[in-house]
Amino acid sequence: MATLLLDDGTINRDLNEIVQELAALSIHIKHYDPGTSLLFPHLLEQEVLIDSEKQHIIGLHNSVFELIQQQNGYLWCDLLNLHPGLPNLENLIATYSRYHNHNAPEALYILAGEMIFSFVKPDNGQIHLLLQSQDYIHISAGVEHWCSPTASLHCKAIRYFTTVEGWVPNYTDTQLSDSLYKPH
Ligand SMILES: CSCCC(=O)C(=O)O
Ligand SMILES: [Fe+2]
Ligand code: NI
Repeated sequence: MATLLLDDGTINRDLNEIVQELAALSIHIKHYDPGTSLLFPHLLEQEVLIDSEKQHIIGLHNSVFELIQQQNGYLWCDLLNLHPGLPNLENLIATYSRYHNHNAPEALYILAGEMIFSFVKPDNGQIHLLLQSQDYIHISAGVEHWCSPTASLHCKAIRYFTTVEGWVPNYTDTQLSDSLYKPH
């Protein structure tokens, strides 16, 4: 389930309130429990996935999320599998951890593990969103964000793309807030 950390230290776990707060920033989240995780619990717990295992998981979700894909014009998708043993993990984290936006939407559905996204509010405050399994996020084109795995370094997610080249980052100069928790 999604958790939102505001820049005044407030933590919000009310999905409806989080949905509203994010909608104002053109970010859309939803929790989907299609029951698919029951079909491959062994793969969700497995650290390394080979291509055929990724395709198996993607295939199952393509039928479940067909409508979402049509409505959003997703052309293709892949399965991101971040885990502590991933050879280029440090480089990936470095590319995710700078504020950027994209010319097209960024959408993903978390299958297992966690991911933190941060966004900039109109008043320049920053908010931090923890996404967990079965959370779906759609970040509209042009919306500044950065993201990070949590300390578990585990995240399995289906990424949806509306362009052939995928999510090309346009790095912005916004600095990450110096602390994720600022006492009142
Ligand atoms: C690892 S999920 C998304 C990371 C990101 O914002 C990006 O690759 O553009
Ligand atoms: Fe991005
Ligand atoms: Ni299976």
